[in-house]
Parts: sequence; structure tokens; C-alpha cells
Amino acid sequence: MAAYLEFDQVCKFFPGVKALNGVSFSAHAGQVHGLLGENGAGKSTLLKILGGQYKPDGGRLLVDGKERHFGSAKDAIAAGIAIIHQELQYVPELTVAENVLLGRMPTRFGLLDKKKAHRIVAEKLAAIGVDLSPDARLADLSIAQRQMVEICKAIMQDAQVIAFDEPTSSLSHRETEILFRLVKELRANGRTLIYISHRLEELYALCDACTIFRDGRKIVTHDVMADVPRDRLISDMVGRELSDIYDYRERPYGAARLQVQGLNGKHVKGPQSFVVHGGEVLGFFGLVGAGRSELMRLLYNADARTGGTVLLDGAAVATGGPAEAIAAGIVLCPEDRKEQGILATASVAENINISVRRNDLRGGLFLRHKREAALADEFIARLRIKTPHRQQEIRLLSGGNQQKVILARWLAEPGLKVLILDEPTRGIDVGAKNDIYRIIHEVAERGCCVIVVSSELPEVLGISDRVIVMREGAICGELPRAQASETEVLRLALPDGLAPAAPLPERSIA
Ligand SMILES: Nc1ncnc2c1ncn2[C@@H]1O[C@H](COP(=O)(O)OP(=O)(O)OP(=O)(O)O)[C@@H](O)[C@H]1O
Repeated sequence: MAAYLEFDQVCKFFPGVKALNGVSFSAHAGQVHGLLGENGAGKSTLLKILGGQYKPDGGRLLVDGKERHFGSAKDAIAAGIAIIHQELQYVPELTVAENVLLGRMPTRFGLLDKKKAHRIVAEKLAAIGVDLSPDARLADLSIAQRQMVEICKAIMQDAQVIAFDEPTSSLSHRETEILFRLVKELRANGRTLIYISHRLEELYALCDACTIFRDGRKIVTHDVMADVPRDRLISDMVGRELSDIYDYRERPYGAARLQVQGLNGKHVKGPQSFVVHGGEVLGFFGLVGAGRSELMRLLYNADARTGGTVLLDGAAVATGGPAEAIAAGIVLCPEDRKEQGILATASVAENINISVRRNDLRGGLFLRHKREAALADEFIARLRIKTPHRQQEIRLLSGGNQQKVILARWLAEPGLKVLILDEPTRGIDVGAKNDIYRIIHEVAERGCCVIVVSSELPEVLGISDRVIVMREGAICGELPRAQASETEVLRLALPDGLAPAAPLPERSIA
């Protein structure tokens, strides 16, 4: 089969970073080609070259056998290439129809023909089985719906190559199913599809072939992904063997340190109570919308509570705001930490040190800088944050590495007693997950309470000493590690009638 898309010795350099270093591989029409690699391996950079956002510093890009040089995103679109980026590009004030036909709106007597636009887009949406009104404003749609608009736009532009950069990271299970159906249909129609994800399960479910990147280099292309064992993919990505990614260590834990008693608020259903012991990792599982993040926000004083008490080591934690929770030693690393926590133009070191700086003013400016530099370097090494140096602006790091920096900020919080992590490994590669799990266990071993909220069931089961399950805004059950099987947890988490009847086969990681 002739290659439709070919990268030949492609290079892209940034100051101090070889983002792509002589990468060659081909993708075929009617193929879903997965791109795998650790955070910062160069996957998004490759898509930006394909989409005309970056010019390569060397090498060639061939589309349907012809060498192409894109000066802008417009050139790439004209050559039949569409990129569905992590951060979707759309105009929020415009309607679905106007976004899909952006720059190509039909006209009548020199005026925009909105009726015709509506009809064309309605037909296309119906043809691809997406239930959306062409008149809806993009600003009023969910992320999944906006993504569908982008895909519809790509199809309307007759794109032959459609590349997806981590498309499922914010989608629910059902939305993911719709996306998968669309991708499979596009494959059946002979499109060339490029698919980036850190979730091995979905890569296996969707991709025919895959290429693995590490440190800006191509490691290998597998023409038949299904034939490649998971361990092999992981070791090729991370460059080392990872036998137990969760790094779970049996440890005795102490008395109940954190007592949450009858906590109540707008987004939970009735008073909620639970305890966490010193040295314990407590997993919180539930479907999206089960109320886990909301309960954690109440505990952290981020949302107003209508009732209940939080006791830490027997003393009531002051209400008011997160400052009171932090002063007591409780920190919450939020789910949407990129939106909430990032100081885009500040350096990696500054982003790590924000809260430490607030607390630690000893010894004058020089010593403070020295301490902060040492702390930043420690976390860059411990979490393997890929950055040329600690002074790099955080916005120049890859998505996953930005996540790691924000996580480091919370892990570095002095006086930490209760660490709450909401979806700590979303968008993070498998090697870095292992680093984060190791640190979670280290924090617990120091006698802290750790609460991990996650939608990844294998992750919750892999790292937790105990699992609490939430459903429809309330805690609905609790399982010690020994009894926390996938079947039992899902039985509690899923609505009645949907719970698995027979035990599920044990799933693997990532
Ligand atoms: N504009 C830029 N300036 C400087 N460095 C950059 C720039 N864009 C990317 N990089 C660097 O290039 C490398 C590759 O980044 P890229 O975003 O392609 O990684 P990735 O494989 O997509 O990672 P992730 O899985 O975290 O999204 C990283 O070290 C990143 O910090």
C-alpha cells in the first residue's frame, strides 16, 4: 500500500530543545495511525508541522506522494489536512453552521446565505450521526460537542488527513464512543487518521498501526499494533522496564487523622462522612458527575458548605476559604489545574515555588532564591519534568509537563498533612504516572493522609489502601483494598441494572 502521508527526516529545534530529531514514518489511507510517547516526546510538535503552524528545521513532508511546504495553517487546510487540537480552535460567539463553514459561508446576491448554511450543515451533521442544531452558539456547547463541530468542519473541508491530539481527555464514556464511531467511519471512507493519546486501552481499540517517540526521536513503527504486547509499548515509550507501575507497598497505617463529619453543600446529596488514617491512600471512584470533586471542594473550603465539620488530628479546621485549609495542612490539587493554577509567562521554578514562597521568607532574598532553585531542581528530577532549565517559561513546556509542574507545586507545600489529588494523572504519560504514584506512596509513608480522586478505575485500584465509591452526589459504599475488585467497585458506581452481573476480567494499567 502506498503511503498517503510521509515524514522524512523531519527536525524541529527550539532553544535548548530538540523537539523532533530526524523523524521518519508513513501513514496510509484507510488507517488509524497512533502516536505514542512520553510527555515532551515531540508528538504535538509533529502535528503542528503537519498543520502548518510550525515550519520544520529540516526534512520533508509528503502528502499523496508530493512534497509540501506549508507557510501557514491555511496552506495545510488547502492541502486536505485537518488537525483537531487539544485546545480547540473555534469562535465562541458564532453558531455551529458559521463555525463549520468559517471563511466559506455561502452567499446570495453578495450577502451571507444563512439559510443555505443551516441546511448544508444540518445535512452533514445528520449524515455523520451527530445530534446538534446548526444554530446553537459554540459558547453554549460542551467540549465534546465543540469537538464534533471541528470534525464536521474537517469533513466539510474534504480533509483527507485528520489528526487528533488527545481528543478523549475531557470526554465522558458515551462521548468517547461517539468519537470512536466517527473515527472508524472516516477510516472506512479511506481517510488517513493520526491519533495521539496516552490511554493505551483506546489506542489498542482504535489504531491499526502506531509509531513510538522518545526524546524527539522515532523509536519504532509497528504496522500491526494489535500484535504488540502492552509491556513492549510501554518500555519503548519510557526506555525502561516498568513491571509494577502502581508501586504499591503494603504499609500499616495509623489512627484516623482526618474526620469528615456530615459535610453538606450545594452539589452533594445530603451530609457526607468519612475518615482518612495517617499514612493511608484513600481512592475516590465514581462516574463523571458523581460528586467527588464537589465533595473535595467542600472539604477544602473552596465552595461554601451548608453543614458539617472537618476535624484534623482532633481539631476543627477553620472554615472561610482555602487559605484556612492550607494553613491547617490540607491541600487540593484541582482537576482543571492547567486552567486554575498556571502562571503561563512565569518560569517553571516560579510556578513550583508559589506557595512555598508564601510560607517561607527566612534568610533574605539570596538564600530564598537558592532554596527555591534547589526545590525546583529536586522536583524537575523527581517528576522527570522535561525542560531545558528551571527558568524556562512554563507555557513552552509540553502539555503533560505543565501538568507535572503544577502537581509539584502542591507536593512541595510545607506542613502538608492531607494531600487531595483530583485526577492527578490526566494527560500524563505512563512513565510519569509511575513517578507520581511513587511520590503519593512516599507522602503517605510520612504519615500524611492522601486522597486520590480518579475516573481511571485501574489507577484507583492500583494505588489505594481503601476505596470509597460515590454515585449521584453521595457516598454509596466503601471497600478495603482486598475486596476492591473492578466488579465490586462498578457494582456500586453504576446505576442499578447497569452493574456487571459476572466478574469482569482484570484489566491492566494505563
Ligand atoms: N514553542 C516552543 N518553544 C520551546 N520549546 C517548545 C515549544 N514547543 C514545544 N517545545 C518543547 O518541545 C518538546 C516536545 O514538545 P511536544 O509538545 O511536541 O511534546 P508531546 O509529545 O506532545 O508531549 P505531551 O504528551 O505532554 O503533550 C518539549 O520539550 C517542549 O517543551
